[in-house]
Amino acid sequence: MGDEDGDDALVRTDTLPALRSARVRVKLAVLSGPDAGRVYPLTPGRYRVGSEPSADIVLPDRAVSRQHLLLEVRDNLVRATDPGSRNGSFCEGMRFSELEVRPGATLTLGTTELRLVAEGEKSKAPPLSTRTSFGGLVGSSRRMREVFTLLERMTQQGESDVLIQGETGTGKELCAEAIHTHGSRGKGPFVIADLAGIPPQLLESELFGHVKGAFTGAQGERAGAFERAHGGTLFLDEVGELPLEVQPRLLRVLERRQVKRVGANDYRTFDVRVVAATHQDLEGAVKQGRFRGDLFHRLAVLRVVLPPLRERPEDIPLLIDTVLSRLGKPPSALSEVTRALLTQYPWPGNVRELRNVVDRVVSMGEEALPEMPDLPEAPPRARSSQDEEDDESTLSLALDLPFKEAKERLIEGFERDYLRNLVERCEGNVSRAAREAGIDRVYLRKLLRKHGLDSGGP
Ligand SMILES: Nc1ncnc2c1ncn2[C@@H]1O[C@H](COP(=O)(O)OP(=O)(O)OP(=O)(O)O)[C@@H](O)[C@H]1O
Repeated sequence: MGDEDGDDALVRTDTLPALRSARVRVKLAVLSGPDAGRVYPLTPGRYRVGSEPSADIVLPDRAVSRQHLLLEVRDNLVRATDPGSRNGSFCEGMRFSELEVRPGATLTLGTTELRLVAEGEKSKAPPLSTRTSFGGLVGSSRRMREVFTLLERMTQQGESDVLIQGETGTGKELCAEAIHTHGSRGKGPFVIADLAGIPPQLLESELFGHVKGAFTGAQGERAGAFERAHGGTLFLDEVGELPLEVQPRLLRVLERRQVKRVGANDYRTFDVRVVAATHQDLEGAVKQGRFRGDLFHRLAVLRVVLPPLRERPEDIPLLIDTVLSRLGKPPSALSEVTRALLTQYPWPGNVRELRNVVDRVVSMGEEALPEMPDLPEAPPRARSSQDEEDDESTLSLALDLPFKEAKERLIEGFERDYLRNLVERCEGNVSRAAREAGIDRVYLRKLLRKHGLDSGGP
């Protein structure tokens, strides 16, 4: 829900005059954002936080919704509720819709960081994790270190269920494994249920189990994924694919922490941490009625959002080295030129795609790199000021390299830009393009193939 259409979602609640005069126990300190440095004393009552001028705590931050958060203060305990802000609310990097916040916690709304400070305590930002890996996840960017800070907390404190969101190939499964192995259940089972891969008619029996004869083909009794994960973690992958009709049953199971096998009458208790993942916009699915809101909130008690690789290109060198070492190759297996090229792609398939490309370059040799058929190429487009910035970065990158590599790099870049423009101008007609460029058609085809621009046209 955006703030434009969510005006009714947050109703102003009158403050409680008797309690307002109570002794101040907590303060809300603005750590970063346009209003950094401000401190709000919080006496018991309810506070509307947002960018609209009539909010109780006004945050003049363009990324903050007009009615972004509701804080309900009782002594030094604060309940924070996000009524559906556009950009979401985060606590220690974890997205939440409702949360009990204790002094010391940091909330992030848009670009503003707020810290709940107990009386007498000085406000300071929590330290960002210094790790460059967590379980199998690797990354040194600020975004990934925020994820690691969050995972450290999730695995050291509490056992709440977790929802992991992120595009395909961003490491959701690795993240679920890391939550399992680093938490107190690490010695228990880690069971994966890929909800997209189970035929709909078998979903309930896969998840909840069945008794003998429950349906045709049920020749024996079988425990479902929840029971098999007892004492450990159940990873519900692609939870957004769960059919609507099965969703109420999953919700009941999650709330009761008990499961009834298909065809059985008795309930079995299980002790499982549920970690669900999806690449879908589940909030959007809830709005469209494809996913139940109550189930979404139940799954998303804690939330991790894995950033796509294009938003953290500084992680690419470390990821390349990680992939190389997993392949048993030294960092020198890829030249600086190849690395420079790899950091410039947008990686729609994220780390999985990067892994596949590095794997292919290692086995086929670097000469093969530009000819890789599925290297992501930006579609031809009009030149913009961004292109000029890109040119500048290409140049400064090339100037740092040894002469031969720098020359090779610049020629590659020139060829790619020239060919993209040519193909666009000639609407993909290779004969015409060869004429216009004044080069041989066979040679042009070879060049187009080399840059992945060959569409197989005339
Ligand atoms: N941060 C990372 N560090 C190291 N390897 C990673 C990272 N993220 C992903 N990978 C690697 O990328 C591949 C895909 O990761 P994973 O299967 O966990 O992604 P996913 O988000 O679950 O993908 P999908 O949504 O398509 O199932 C794996 O080989 C994994 O090891």
